[in-house]
Parts: sequence; structure tokens; C-alpha cells
Amino acid sequence: MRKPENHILVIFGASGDLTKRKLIPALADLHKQQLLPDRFAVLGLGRTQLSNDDFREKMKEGASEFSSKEGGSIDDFLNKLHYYSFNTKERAEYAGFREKLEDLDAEVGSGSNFIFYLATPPSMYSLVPQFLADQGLNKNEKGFRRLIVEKPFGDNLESAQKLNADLLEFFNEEQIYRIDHYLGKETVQNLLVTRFSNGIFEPLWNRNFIHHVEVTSSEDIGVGSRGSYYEESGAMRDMVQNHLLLLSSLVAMEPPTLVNAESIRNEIVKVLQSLRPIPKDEVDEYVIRGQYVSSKMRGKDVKGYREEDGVDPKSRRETFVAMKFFIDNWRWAGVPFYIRTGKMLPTRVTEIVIHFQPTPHHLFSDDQAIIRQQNQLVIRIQPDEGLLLKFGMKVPGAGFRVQDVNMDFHYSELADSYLPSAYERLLLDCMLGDPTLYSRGDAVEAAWKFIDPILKAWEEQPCIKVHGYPAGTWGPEVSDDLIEGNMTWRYPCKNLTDGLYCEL
Ligand SMILES: NC(=O)C1=CN([C@@H]2O[C@H](COP(=O)(O)OP(=O)(O)OC[C@H]3O[C@@H](n4cnc5c(N)ncnc54)[C@H](OP(=O)(O)O)[C@@H]3O)[C@@H](O)[C@H]2O)C=CC1
Ligand SMILES: O=C1O[C@H](COP(=O)(O)O)[C@@H](O)[C@H](O)[C@H]1O
Repeated sequence: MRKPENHILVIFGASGDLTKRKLIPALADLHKQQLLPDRFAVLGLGRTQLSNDDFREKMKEGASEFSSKEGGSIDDFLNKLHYYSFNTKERAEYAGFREKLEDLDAEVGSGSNFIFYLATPPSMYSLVPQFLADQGLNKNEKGFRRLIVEKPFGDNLESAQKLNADLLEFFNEEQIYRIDHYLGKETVQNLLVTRFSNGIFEPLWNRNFIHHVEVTSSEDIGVGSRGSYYEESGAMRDMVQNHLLLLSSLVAMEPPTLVNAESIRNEIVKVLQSLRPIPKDEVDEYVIRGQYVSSKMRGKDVKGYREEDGVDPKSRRETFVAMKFFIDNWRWAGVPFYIRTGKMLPTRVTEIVIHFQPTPHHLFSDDQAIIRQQNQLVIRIQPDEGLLLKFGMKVPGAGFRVQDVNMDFHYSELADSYLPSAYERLLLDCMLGDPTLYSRGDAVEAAWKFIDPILKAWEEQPCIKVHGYPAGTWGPEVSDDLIEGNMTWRYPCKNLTDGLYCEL
């Protein structure tokens, strides 16, 4: 594995949750694998007053699991962490920050190569690049300057377009890395390998052989301390506009000509641009929204969304979305895609299910005892990452009784099954200058273009129902009605509670 060039990673918002829970552990893992450059430092920024030692102490928790087998030590790693306090909203304070950065650059010998990571509230995503440019920090003729932008990338098409325009005023597209952490997941990348390196799957991967596609990302937790964020965002903006549309694009894209950023991202954007718009007056036929209500989960009372901190007791914000859509192109004409996501569902699972067409004639259908499903390929993204192929086999004995059996591969069975975290992979890629697994501006806008009319319809037509589903169930029962024919979603496990469904 190539090591990145020497540089400093500057984290805006380093006193926050993301830095501590995701970024620092990912960097510590890179350090253990000796994948950080020899001359490297992190400069954390925030208004909170912290000394370097305070910052290191605060970050130690996430980074502390170093075993003797691994490279480096926790102290080597922590010594690379530095902190500088300033208000990143104040243009005037940037001169002091630049001096601090240049001093650290001289001390470390990082060649004036900087990555700026925006882990602040989104309201600062447009400001910071502008203030960095004021200080000449957006360009380095001999080395690099890169900008990582966290989600959410806008909250509708217009704001996403504006944010793209604002960023592009000071940084060019090659310098901008828009994070969608789902692309950093090993099993999401494996989707490309499964599709494009296996002769058995690719010939079947089209409307002739695939009946429908299902993508589920469920969580068994509620919004927790993020109630006020969720009130703004809801499941459509938080999960569907980005992660679920991205997963669907990877399932649907054409083979890229090369494995590089341009080819792969060109194919992703083509899928997003081919999504058939959902007319505003048909939204309730294609999209189901739900919100969890209080119930008992695993024997314990759980709050409904409206009882969470920071949530309006009359909120109609969705914590569940299920939807059907079509991709209007040669490969997928007429194939429905079903996607769903929700909080407080019975289990945490992200999976893609490819449902193949049934055989043209049911030769063994006389047998009443067992009703078979169609062949399914289940691509499990998390947890228990792997692949499951379901197909029919003869039940031994008289007659021709057919039963579904599984061919099941689990990543955990590989001898060397280390799965890097999404942030670890994405940070390393940015350090190496590879944007393949980051979203391109046009793709983000294409996704918003598809989602915007749905959000507008929800705003403008209060008669579109918000279905209350008891925490611990698989969401509103009506979401099964979305699926055409005599089929339902795949339920990886049962409801945890019967609860009471309601309309909100
Ligand atoms: N947490 C997560 O799991 C995820 C977060 N994200 C995104 O990452 C971003 C950060 O999230 P998170 O860490 O949870 O948020 P937090 O609220 O925990 O942290 C926000 C950070 O921004 C800093 N900040 C805010 N205002 C200023 C200011 N005026 N000057 C300097 N620093 C400022 C805060 O520092 P201080 O208060 O010291 O000034 C703090 O370090 C958000 O945009 C979020 O949407 C995306 C995916 C997951
Ligand atoms: O981006 C987000 O993703 C998480 C789910 O991520 P996962 O890697 O655990 O699947 C979700 O909880 C959060 O609401 C959302 O902002």
C-alpha cells in the first residue's frame, strides 16, 4: 500500500462528536497500519479552549486500542495531534490561524500540503473555504490543498447548487471531497467487484432476468441526542437522498471503462439522472413516510419520536421512508426498485436484495406443501457482511418437493477479515488524492433533483399521511403495499412488538 505524501490534516470542528467518534479512531487505525505519512500532523480547531494536551486526552479514548502487534504506539499517535482555538465564523481570526498552521507546517516538515476537513455545522461549509482563500490557503503550486465536506450537502436542490457554486469559487472540483460514508464501506465497494468480476452475475444483471431490487437500511435505535437535527432533516434527507440512492446507483450502474474516479463517477451520475421523476400528485402512491411511536422493545418501554429531546410534540417529521422508483434506461426499463430506511426498527441491517425473475413455467408447482420464493441474491452490507444466494433444491424423498436453500458467504470466515472503517478508507483515499469514493457535485445535485418534488409534496399536501409505527416493528404495514404482486419486503427478523399502528 502506497503511503500518502506528507501533510497536515486540519479539522474544523475538532471538539465535536464526529471527530472524536469517527475521525480520530480512523486516523489511529491508519497509524497502526503505518499508513500515515512520516511527516504528518492533525490540527484540530474549535472555539472551545483546549491545550494540545487537553485535546490529546479527549481524543485518547477513541484511539486507545493499540495491541503490541500493531505498529507505533498510542503516544506516537497522540503526539501528532495539535489544537488551536478560534471562531471559524470570524474572517478576521483567520490570519492568526494561518500563522499557527505555517508554524506547524515548518515544525513537522509537511511540505505545505493541507487537507481541510469541514466537520462543523453545515452553515459554515460555504464560509470556511472563502476565508481560507482570503489567506491564500486554497492553493499550493508545488503540493496540494484539499477540502473534505461532511454531510448534509444542502437540504434541497437549490441549497446544494448554491453550496457547489460557493465551493467552486475557491476550490476546483478535483480539490473537493464530498463525503458519503456509505461509499467508504468495504462491502459497498465489494458490490462493484461482485458485479463486474463474476461472469455468473453480470449477464443476468438487467431487466430480462431481474424482477425487482430491494435496498434496506434499518436501525434499531432512535434519534437519541440528535432530535433537533432530525427535526430539520428527517429520514429522506438523512438517509435516502444520499446513502440509499448511492447504493441503488451502484446496483444499477453500467460497467465503468476503467477503475478510476472519473469513469466510476460518470456511471453513477448517469443512473441518478435516469431516475424517473415522481409526480407531486402521485407521491403517496410511490412513497410511504412513517414515524415511530412509543411501544415496548425487548421488554423495555421505548419513547416515541415525539417524546425525544429537541422534537416538537406535534412533529410530522418522518423517521421511516419506503419508496418505489424506476430507472428509465435500457438496462432497467420496467424494473421496480424498492428502498426503505427507518429508525427504531427491529434490527440494524443494511442489505441489497436482487430478486430474479421466476422460471417461465412452474413445473413443480403442484406441490402444495412448500411455496418457494424466487431466487434472491442478498448482498449484506452490514453487519455480518457477506453474500447470500437463495435457490430451490429438491427435498429428499418421494415426489418433487422444492425448498429454498442458502449459499452463504460471510466476510468473517476469511482468515484475514479485517474490514477497515468507512472513515479510515475515505481519509486514506483523500490523503492519496483519490476521489473515486467521494460524491461528485453533479451526482449530489441529480439526487436532490429527484428528491426535491417529494419533499415539496409533503410540505404542500398535509393530507399525505404520516403513518405511526410502533418502535420495534418494520415500519408502517402499508409499506408492503408498495411492492407489486403477491410479494413483501424481505424481513431479516420478526417485529419485536405488535404495538399499535396509527395515523399522525
Ligand atoms: N456526528 C456524526 O456521527 C456525524 C456528523 N456529520 C456531520 O459532521 C458535522 C459535525 O458533526 P458533529 O461533530 O456531530 O457536530 P458537533 O455539534 O458535535 O460539533 C460541531 C463542531 O463545530 C465546532 N464549531 C461550531 N461553531 C463553531 C465556530 N463558530 N467556530 C469554530 N468551531 C465551531 C464546534 O466546536 P466549538 O463548540 O468548540 O466551537 C464543534 O467542534 C455536521 O455537519 C454533521 O452533520 C455527518 C455524519 C455523521
Ligand atoms: O449518515 C448517517 O448514517 C447513520 C447510519 O450509518 P451506519 O454507517 O451506521 O449505517 C445514521 O444513523 C445517521 O442518522 C445518518 O446521519
